[in-house]
Order: sequence, then C-alpha cells, then structure tokens
Amino acid sequence: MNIITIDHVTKDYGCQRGIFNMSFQIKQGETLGFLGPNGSGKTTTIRHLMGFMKPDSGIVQIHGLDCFQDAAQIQKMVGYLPGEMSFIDDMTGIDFIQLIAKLKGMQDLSYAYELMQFLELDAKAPIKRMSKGMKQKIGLVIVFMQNPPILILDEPTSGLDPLMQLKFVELMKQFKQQGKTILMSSHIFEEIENICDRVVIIKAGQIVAIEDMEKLKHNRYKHYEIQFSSLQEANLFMKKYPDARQNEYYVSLMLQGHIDDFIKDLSHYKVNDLNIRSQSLEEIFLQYYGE
Ligand SMILES: Nc1ncnc2c1ncn2[C@@H]1O[C@H](COP(=O)(O)OP(=O)(O)OP(=O)(O)O)[C@@H](O)[C@H]1O
Repeated sequence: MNIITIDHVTKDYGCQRGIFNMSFQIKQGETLGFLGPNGSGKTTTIRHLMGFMKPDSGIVQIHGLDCFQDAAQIQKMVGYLPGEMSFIDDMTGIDFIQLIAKLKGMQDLSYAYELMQFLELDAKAPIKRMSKGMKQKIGLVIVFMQNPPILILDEPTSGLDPLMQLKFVELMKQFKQQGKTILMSSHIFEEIENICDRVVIIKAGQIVAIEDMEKLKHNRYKHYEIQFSSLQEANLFMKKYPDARQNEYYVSLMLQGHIDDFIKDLSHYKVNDLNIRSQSLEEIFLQYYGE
C-alpha cells in the first residue's frame, strides 16, 4: 500500500527553478532516499508533503489525504525534520524540548531522555550557545520522541560528526524494523546505501532515476587494478581487454556486474597483485549527472 504519493507535481518558481512533473510513491514500511545537489528541489518537494505549499499542478497525498487541504491531519502523523530548524534561542535545549512536548500533548518524556542519552546530547545549555550539531540533535530528539508512523527528514545528519552519523543510521534501522515509512534527503551516500530500500535521484527539479538500492549495488561498476608478473603478460591481457588502461605491467579497468567470470579469466595470466574497489554511490550519482 502506498503511504506517500507524489503524482505529476509541478511547482514552477520561474527561471527554471522549482519541481517539474515529479512522480514517485513510498510504500508502507519503505525507506526512500532523496538525492540531489543543492537547489535541485528536495526541500520544495518535502514542503509540499508537509502541506506548506500548494502545487501548481499534480497530486500530493499522504494516506490518501491531500497534503495541502488536510495539512493539520497530515502534520499529526508525520515526524518532520526541516533542513533548518527555528529555535527560541534564549531557552535551554531541555526547556525547548519540554515546551514542544507540552504543545504536542505528550505526558511521558522518558523516550526523549533515552534519545538524548543515545545521541550524547547535553541539552542543559542555552540554545544560542549550542553548535550546529547540538541543535541538529535537538531537532532529531523532537521528531523522534513523538514516535510517529511516518518520518520525513530533510538532511537529517547535517552538522553531525561521523560517530553520530553512525548512531543515526542505527536509530533509522530500529525505525525500519518498527515498520515506519521514511523519506530522507541526504548528501551522504553511505548513509543512503545503509538505510534506504530505494533512491530517487533528482536534478534541476526533475527525477533522473528511481532505483532499487539492491539493484543499484548489484549494477555498480568494479574497479580492478592488476599488477602482472611481466610486460608480456600485461600485453597479452590488453589484447582481450582493449578498453583497459596500461602502464607497463600495471593495468586498470572498470567492469560491471559479477566478478566471478572475470576472476576465472584472470587466472589464465600470471598476476602479482590485484586490487578491487566498488564504485561508490557518489560515483554512481555523478554518472547519472553525466559529470
Ligand atoms: N520560495 C521560492 N521562491 C523562488 N524560488 C525558490 C523558492 N524556494 C526555492 N526556490 C528555488 O527553487 C530551487 C529548488 O530549491 P530547493 O530548496 O527545493 O532545493 P534543495 O534541493 O532542497 O536544495 P538544498 O540542498 O540547497 O537545500 C532552487 O533554485 C531555489 O533557489
């Protein structure tokens, strides 16, 4: 069952800015990664889902409700982390969290404290003295403490250090196991790779690819660096793989798919050393942009 539906949505700001004829769906319990460079339309799409904007054309629905008309209902079932959060700077982190909990009618804050401990957040300081990372943690605590069935997260790890990014991945895996439906935008490819079931890649407001993460991983190129035992062996190899690059008895080449056939073939040559590296998602991403 589709929980989130974006169907032929256009929001034209003029000068080729905005989102254009965008369509994708997110199923119950699915985690979708939303990838695109700065200004490609991620936040615009997310703001439509939260009912902050009305599309020029097309349908934006969550649970069959129109995101703009039924924004109040939508916002109750969605945990939303904006790209840039607004705070009351004079408050301490803990006071701010408690205030939001009160506004949301939450009685029990035990999960919020658990999250603060897990994210190693000391929220006693005034927000105006907090780093970007600490503020981001407050945002995450506020979104997650409400335990909503749907999470929409705009660049959730921005400002977090690598250790915290790993902790974030751990949290997201727990939420996945709980069956939450998740949309997250990110620039960190390993994160998308580790968490998401599918990925939507956008550029200049248009979708350039919607890929199953497993398929994407399977289809990625592998980069081989081979050191042959002699120039003669390397030359022999080059006859069979003319697209490879040769530097004396060092050869490098990129191949897609299973490595099994290639390794079997390579066993016919005298090889001194072999390095294999998978194409990173970042490289795959650049491939889609033709850069
Ligand atoms: N209210 C607006 N009025 C006019 N143009 C806008 C408005 N909001 C966004 N834009 C433009 O629309 C394009 C998409 O912006 P958007 O913020 O959705 O991109 P993004 O992918 O979220 O970028 P980032 O990663 O930098 O947050 C950009 O060119 C931006 O300048």
